[in-house]
Amino acid sequence: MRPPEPYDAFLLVSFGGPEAADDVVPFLENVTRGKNIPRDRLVEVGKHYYDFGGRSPINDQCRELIDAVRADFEREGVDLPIYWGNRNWDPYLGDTLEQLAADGVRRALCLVTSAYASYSGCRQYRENLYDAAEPLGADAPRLDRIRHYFNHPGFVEPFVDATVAALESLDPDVRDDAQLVFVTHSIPETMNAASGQCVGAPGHTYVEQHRDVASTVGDAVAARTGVSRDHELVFCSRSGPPQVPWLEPDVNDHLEALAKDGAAAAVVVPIGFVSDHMEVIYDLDTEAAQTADSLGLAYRRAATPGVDPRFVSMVTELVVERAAVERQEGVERRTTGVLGPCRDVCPADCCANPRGERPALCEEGA
Ligand SMILES: CC1=C(CCC(=O)O)c2cc3nc(cc4[nH]c(cc5[nH]c(cc1n2)c(C)c5CCC(=O)O)c(CCC(=O)O)c4C)C(CCC(=O)O)=C3C
Ligand SMILES: [Fe+2]
Repeated sequence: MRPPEPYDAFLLVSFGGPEAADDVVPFLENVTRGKNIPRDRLVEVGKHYYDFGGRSPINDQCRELIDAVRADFEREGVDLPIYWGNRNWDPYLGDTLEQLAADGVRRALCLVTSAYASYSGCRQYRENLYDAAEPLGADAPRLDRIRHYFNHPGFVEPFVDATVAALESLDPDVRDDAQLVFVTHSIPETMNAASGQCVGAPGHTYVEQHRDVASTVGDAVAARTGVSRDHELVFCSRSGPPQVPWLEPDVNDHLEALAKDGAAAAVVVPIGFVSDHMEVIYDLDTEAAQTADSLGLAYRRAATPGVDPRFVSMVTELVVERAAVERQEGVERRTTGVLGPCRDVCPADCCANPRGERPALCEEGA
């Protein structure tokens, strides 16, 4: 076992979520600080958490992923200690980075639990890394972030299997007519317009990346099932004031349109999510499932990657890949779809902050 030079630690960076009813309000305050989220929306989202006893599934999913990655590192001979820090809940990134510094870590490689590029999924995490590292001064370890992995086979292939399994679980009478509904988190249209520059042409990268994954999964599922189905990219979890345009259509509106067009069944594929976050278990499994039920539409939700062995080995593979890149060794970068691998280091102006410039790590010149 050897550390993959130049790294001496691996850091999982996630969103964080409440773990008890008393955590819900302070968590929502952390998430929405400085953001223009209407009070009604916060009350509504608070209810989603209270319906699950105030416990978000996300932290336990991070713990499971860490255990699985630790075992995979061991199998693959990757000798790196694993740390974990969140943007919005304990363990906070600031505390985790203090621990890294205390342990003498000098250069850590970060994996963010968000697969796509946008301010919310890319720069905001990198701003939070800056904020967490800044108080440590020269003791702060250098931090690099693994490239966006939305189009890595370890992320995409589990969705193919999950979609086929969801289709197979449908009544044979409706299976061949089932429509595929790819779902991700809505974001403001302006945030989509400013996203990216890590692949292809700058801007609108968030939607472009999702369309690429939807086509790859749609084609693979057609090949596997021998049935070519229509598919659409739709959105969930819209927030913000009503006058601000966010990406549409909403998944519930789309299910209604499908039912109106005479569809008998829908398989919802949550390609925007690495595991069963609150958006998946509430917005899809609870709300959209009820919508489908009221429309008489058969409904299935495909599984997220979670701790699928292919997703777990992707993490190890991307650690080994990035370490080789930093050592200036040639390396294969596996991808699916047409967009190619994202850059390892973001350009300084990608995924702009809608509220103005703030310093961020893991970008050119940082
Ligand atoms: C693109 C995107 C991802 C995917 C990338 C990533 O994974 O990071 C994501 C993930 C998540 N979002 C989450 C929770 C929340 N997001 C909110 C608010 C917002 N999300 C936004 C976007 C995204 N969010 C945006 C543009 C806002 C408006 C405020 C702002 O401009 O920032 C709010 C406030 C209430 C509300 O308005 O909904 C909450 C509670 C959780 C935890 C879930 C759990 O507990 O399992 C996770 C993983
Ligand atoms: Fe969110």
